[in-house]
Amino acid sequence: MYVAGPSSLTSIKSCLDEGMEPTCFESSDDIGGLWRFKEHPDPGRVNIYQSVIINSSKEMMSYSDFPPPAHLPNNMHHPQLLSYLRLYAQTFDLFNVRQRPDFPVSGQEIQVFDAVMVCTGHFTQPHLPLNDFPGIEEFEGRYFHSWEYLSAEGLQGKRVVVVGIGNSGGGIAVDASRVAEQVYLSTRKGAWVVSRVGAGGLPGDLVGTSRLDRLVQKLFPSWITMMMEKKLNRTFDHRLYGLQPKHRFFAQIPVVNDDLLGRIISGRVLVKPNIREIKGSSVVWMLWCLPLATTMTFLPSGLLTNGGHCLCLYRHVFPPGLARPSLAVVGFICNLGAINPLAEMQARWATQVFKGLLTLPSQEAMLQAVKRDTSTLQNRFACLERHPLQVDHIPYMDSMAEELGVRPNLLGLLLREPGVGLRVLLGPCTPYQYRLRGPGQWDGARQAILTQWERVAQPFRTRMPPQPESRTRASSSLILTLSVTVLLLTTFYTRHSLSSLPTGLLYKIYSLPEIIWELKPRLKPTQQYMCTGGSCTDH
Ligand SMILES: Cc1cc2nc3c(=O)[nH]c(=O)nc-3n(C[C@H](O)[C@H](O)[C@H](O)COP(=O)(O)OP(=O)(O)OC[C@H]3O[C@@H](n4cnc5c(N)ncnc54)[C@H](O)[C@@H]3O)c2cc1C
Repeated sequence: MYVAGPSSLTSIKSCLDEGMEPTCFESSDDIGGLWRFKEHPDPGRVNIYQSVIINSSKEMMSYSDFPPPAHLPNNMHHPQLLSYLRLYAQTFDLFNVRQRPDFPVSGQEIQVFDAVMVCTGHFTQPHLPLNDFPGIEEFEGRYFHSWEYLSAEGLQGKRVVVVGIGNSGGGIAVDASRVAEQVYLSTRKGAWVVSRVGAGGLPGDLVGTSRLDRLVQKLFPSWITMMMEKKLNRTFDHRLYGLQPKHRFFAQIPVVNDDLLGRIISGRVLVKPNIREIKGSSVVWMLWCLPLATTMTFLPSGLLTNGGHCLCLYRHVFPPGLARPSLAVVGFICNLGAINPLAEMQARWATQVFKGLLTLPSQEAMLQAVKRDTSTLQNRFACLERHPLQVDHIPYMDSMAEELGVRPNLLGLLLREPGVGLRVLLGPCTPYQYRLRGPGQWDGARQAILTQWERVAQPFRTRMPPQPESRTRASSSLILTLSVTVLLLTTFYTRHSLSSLPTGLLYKIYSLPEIIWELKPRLKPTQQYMCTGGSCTDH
């Protein structure tokens, strides 16, 4: 039976698409990987906690030929994400249960394969740097790593220290603070905190993440960073809240959390600096929310470089040192957005390499490329040793897509199908863009792009809001045309002239696509909702 995590599922599908015969080895007893919450975690396996909600929105996290069902919320609770993964596996028949004809004799014996894809997830080992906390050996309270945290059960009335303010640290601090007497959130470096909810109440990762946004960011990196930080500090002053980090906004994955500020302003969570020393048990529980280390003990140790931080993988997939490209690593990657589309792109690329349809460069060229990428990333991202797998979403996807022949042809689209082309340029860079052409082209891709905002709106349609008495309806197409023109002009402005414009005005110009979405006709009213005898139905 094929059972697997999100990266394995898409790898299995890519193999099937290419006519290969995949066999999946999974150490647990069901699909979902990290997203299958376990009351009793498998020993030695990472688990999530009960209240985890995904940071990425469903449209950004979906597989490129499988848009999420419209009714699912935009930022799903983990069981809903698991249901999406199950649906994907069922739809593409990835659950195909088949025994090899020679099963009784082959059993657990050595089997030979033409190629191997490693999709074991990169959150594999807890990192507990106890030596950094003098006095820990005398600590009388309980301490453990966040991967053992399931829920706030047992924390009632306790004083809890959460060490580290990554996404897990922020989430667990909020979760624990609902029952604990007091939660202290200890952070050495601080963090930028962003909401899942963006402009106009839309999912934050769908707004301001288009190809055009990316182009503007590339042309004016410091200006965009400054604007972003100003915007965040207008929502809440990171310095006032004790969260101000040293690093700039795009240098590290931000903390995505909608509740942390509320817990801090109410005093339920107190932000504290790094712990210097632990004396006695003045604190009752300590939870280490530090990055998990990546291990692949079953692979040759030569794959690991830089003291175990950075994997020496060409394009984060192929080890350069092998005689034949028959081993690919999928899903060992992270970015400011969702991982699934990256893993899917890696799997599509790797299977083409396995089949010999794409050729890798020489070993020396691959090693040079790994070196170059590592040094680019070192300049680009802070704390690379903590997040050695970090990449820029659109450039990474585009570079793989280019080789695969599936990168969207923007100019052609704008000329032939401006409706789709404008969405690809100005809209969120959703995964369907990589199914418009080339190998693995999917006929539903256009429709998926045209209807993506419909799927975003659908889960909000739970109540018919009263219509305002009179409303000026701006013409969306006129605004769209105007904003494209202004944005293109802005983009080609020189750095000098831009800096001479007032920041507020620049921000307004730059935010035009967001404003368009806000001016879009309001969500359609819901139908009547009837509740009789304990059950509710749409009418
Ligand atoms: C708290 C938290 C929140 C997150 N939120 C997001 C988010 O919002 N968006 C996002 O994109 N990502 C998020 N992530 C990252 C998340 O890891 C990925 O989305 C996704 O789970 C990666 O899938 P995967 O298949 O690569 O790894 P996993 O989901 O970890 O699956 C790996 C699978 O491999 C199996 N396995 C491991 N070792 C072996 C072995 N030796 N033999 C056989 N089987 C093995 C495991 O049992 C598991 O089923 C989050 C992570 C955490 C911890």
